[in-house]
Amino acid sequence: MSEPVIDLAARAAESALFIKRSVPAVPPLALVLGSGLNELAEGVQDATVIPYRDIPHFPVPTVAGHAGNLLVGRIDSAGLIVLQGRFHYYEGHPLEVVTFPMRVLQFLGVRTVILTAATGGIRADLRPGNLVCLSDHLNLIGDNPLRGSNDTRLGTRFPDMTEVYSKKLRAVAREEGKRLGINVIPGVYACLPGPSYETPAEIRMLQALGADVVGMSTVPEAIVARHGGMDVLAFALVTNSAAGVLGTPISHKEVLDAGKKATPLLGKVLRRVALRLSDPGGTGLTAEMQTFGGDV
Ligand SMILES: O=P(O)(O)O[C@H]1O[C@H](CO)[C@@H](O)[C@H]1O
Ligand code: HPA
Repeated sequence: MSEPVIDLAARAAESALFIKRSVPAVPPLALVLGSGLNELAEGVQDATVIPYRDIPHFPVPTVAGHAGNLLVGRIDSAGLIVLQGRFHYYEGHPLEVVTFPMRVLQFLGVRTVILTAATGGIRADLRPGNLVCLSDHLNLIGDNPLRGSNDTRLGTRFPDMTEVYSKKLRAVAREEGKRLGINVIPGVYACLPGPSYETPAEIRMLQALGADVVGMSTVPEAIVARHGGMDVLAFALVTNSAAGVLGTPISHKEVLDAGKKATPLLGKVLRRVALRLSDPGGTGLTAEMQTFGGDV
């Protein structure tokens, strides 16, 4: 007998219920770890680790550098959910599956999602190890995770995308980076379907379109998170110079190694941002940041 077909909202609700029953409490903040950034999860204290394969309806990652665990724990006083590994369009999943974890977070009552990703640096001044905070994106996948009939329980038919990446949260990230002596650089992320890396001509095209970094993830998740009413902050770690910028070949090993190397730096910023977000009224900006908020 074939499985009954259940809708996306029902599936996400079932996944969320399983997670809720596995942990003492569900924090309102979630972090998604990109390629090579798995080890950031090691900084999570008192973690309950739930393998994705145990969560009803959850997909399982197929890409090296994406462990496939959901953790619920804390960084000092900040409770958070960590998604150790994500799903990509190039793995063959429809975007509804790629973004399913965002729907589960929505049903868990998460308010803020922090996305992280490994990226190629397009802008000439960007170097491996630089930390970019997304100010905007270009969805060049040629698909949209909200395609198909709209379920109003999940969000509106035509969600606004004028501020996908919360200006206020970006300012917090910049401010905490500054306190730590880490330059958190604003930039535009171009999302391509992959899995082949770009050609130099494609990178020149992306540069002309206004992109600063390039990758194969993040954007579908950000669109769905906004559709679901969550605030989004996204960090793109520059793991390599984009194709043709230096003329050197790109490999996933280089991406993973650069991610691993930058884990302590990103960890410091994430810790500070998580503490600010968990502090009631903690996203409030200092006078210095209020005057500076516009360019982040
Ligand atoms: O975006 P994340 O998952 O960090 O991974 C990036 O790194 C992989 C390519 O090396 C691609 O999956 C690209 O999107
Ligand atoms: O250069 C890149 N291009 C696309 N995706 C990436 N992910 C890490 N580096 C890259």
